[in-house]
Amino acid sequence: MSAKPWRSVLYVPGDKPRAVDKARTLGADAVILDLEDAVAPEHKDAARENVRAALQSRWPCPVLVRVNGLGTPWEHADREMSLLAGVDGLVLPKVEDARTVRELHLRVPLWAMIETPSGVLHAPEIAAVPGVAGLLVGANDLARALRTRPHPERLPLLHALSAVVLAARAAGKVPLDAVFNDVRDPEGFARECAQGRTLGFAGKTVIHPGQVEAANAAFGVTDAGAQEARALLAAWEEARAEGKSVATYRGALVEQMHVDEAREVLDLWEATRQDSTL
Ligand SMILES: CC(C)(COP(=O)(O)OP(=O)(O)OC[C@H]1O[C@@H](n2cnc3c(N)ncnc32)[C@H](O)[C@@H]1OP(=O)(O)O)[C@@H](O)C(=O)NCCC(=O)NCCSC(=O)C[C@H](O)C(=O)O
Ligand SMILES: [Mg+2]
Repeated sequence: MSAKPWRSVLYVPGDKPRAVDKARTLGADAVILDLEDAVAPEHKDAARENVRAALQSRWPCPVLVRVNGLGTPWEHADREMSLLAGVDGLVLPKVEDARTVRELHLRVPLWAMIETPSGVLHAPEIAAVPGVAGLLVGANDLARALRTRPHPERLPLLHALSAVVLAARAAGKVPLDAVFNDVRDPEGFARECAQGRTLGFAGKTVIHPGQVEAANAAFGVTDAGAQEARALLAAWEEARAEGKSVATYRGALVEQMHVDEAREVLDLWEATRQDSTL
């Protein structure tokens, strides 16, 4: 089995056809064509037509569309266009509760953005709705709503970040970390990716071509990591063949959950092998 990777998920403004074209070539695990906050109101209709055209052609990765939020003048047209054009999933911004998501009855996977205090508090019910594929943190909106101040280690948002991971993982859905705004700060970006991975996110939403490779590396598996996983599995199989219930590998206890984790690591490695030498 090969796991679907979500290491890097690239937002592309729907009203920038050049950037949309470039997005096909950047090695992101998925792309979000954005009709919401990256597009000014006067460009919404043109952006929707660009996105419609972009969805007609083949992509090397899943393509999602972030539609405008419920209650906006563009919401309905965005959704209809995306569904008719064959989108792989919809990203719904500012999801506040499970009821609104349930009532959409979509026929494609829905990715819910958690970026309001209410969204964080209702994240477990939102994640549990059938058809919801994952949760994405919108840290800019959330920071604004919470009146937090910027902090290099995202201290004021840690509770919300972990709440999103917890909700998504409890429901078997994919948690995606927030964007990092400063596209000229690769060190800061790498630090935030490492933090996101440590917190349990499956990948990071990114906003610039220069962030894709670092996100793929941070949330991916190196050849050395795959080799470690194989060695742990071998130690486990040897112990089991000797009738033991647990094993040790490099002096540390190995139980079933470590075996499951090692298999997951190998699945991700397998799914992303072309760039696993990073
Ligand atoms: C952040 C940017 C505005 C920076 O733009 P710019 O200074 O023009 O970038 P570069 O000159 O370095 O661009 C170099 C080339 O790369 C292409 N490019 C840039 N960004 C993208 C992209 N996202 N996808 C694909 N290609 C991209 C440029 O076209 C240049 O190509 P070329 O001309 O061929 O050399 C800009 O990066 C940008 O607009 N990024 C996306 C912003 C966005 O989508 N925002 C909305 C999502 S994030 C959000 O809403 C947050 C969330 O909701 C929350 O609440 O937190
Ligand atoms: Mg937002």
